[in-house]
Amino acid sequence: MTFDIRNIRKSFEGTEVLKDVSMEIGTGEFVALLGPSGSGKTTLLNIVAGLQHPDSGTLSLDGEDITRLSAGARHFGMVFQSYALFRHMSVAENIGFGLKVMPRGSRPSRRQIAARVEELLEMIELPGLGERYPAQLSGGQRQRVAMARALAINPRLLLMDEPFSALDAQVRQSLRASVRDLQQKIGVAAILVTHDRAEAWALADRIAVMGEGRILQYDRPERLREAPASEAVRVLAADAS
Ligand SMILES: Nc1ncnc2c1ncn2[C@@H]1O[C@H](COP(=O)(O)OP(=O)(O)OP(=O)(O)O)[C@@H](O)[C@H]1O
Repeated sequence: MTFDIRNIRKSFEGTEVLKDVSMEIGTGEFVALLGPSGSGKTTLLNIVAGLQHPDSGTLSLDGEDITRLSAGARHFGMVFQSYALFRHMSVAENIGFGLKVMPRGSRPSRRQIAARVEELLEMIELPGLGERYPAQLSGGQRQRVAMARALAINPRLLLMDEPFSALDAQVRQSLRASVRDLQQKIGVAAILVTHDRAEAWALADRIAVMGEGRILQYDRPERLREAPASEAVRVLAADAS
């Protein structure tokens, strides 16, 4: 799998917030978009998700141009704050949701959905909690369920926007480890938006350091430290551990 982001530009009301952004993501790769508030991370992720449209540039997955595909047709998994769990659905219904709404031709049977939900509950280490409702879970458990919901459809790409930011430090640490673990087990490539450099360093195979709508450097964490391309990256990498 190769996901290619090519020459993406996006303006809001005459202000360019993405200025010719290009990067590529390989099979099973975990990539972090790291940068200060307003640097364009969320806009880029929304464009990748199909929730916003670029003014110019292309997105392609294994050579297929997906720039104009709808969000649903992209078949990506999303863990965004704005996609909270459905409160009126049980944990199991939440996890199975993406499978249940598939078009009839590709939709798995009820039994298959139930089996997949059970498998994911095991993976997120919440077996037996399928009948609970989101309100009966801790914040960390809810995020695990959100992750399972995103992964249930076997997404072609997993997109996460600050998925840990509302959690306390200890829960965040343990969730980080399990997200990385799950992502590797499933083998799906992932893009994580974060402004937390420790998080980017702990999780990512490669980090795209963003500043003012551009990618300042896109490299392995150790390379960012050893060979920063600019003073801004050097300062950022020196502080991260
Ligand atoms: N719908 C919009 N209309 C107008 N301006 C917008 C819109 N969405 C984003 N912007 C502007 O685009 C710039 C980039 O925003 P974006 O949310 O992508 O940054 P970010 O790096 O994700 O920041 P944060 O970490 O605070 O979420 C900001 O200056 C923001 O004010």
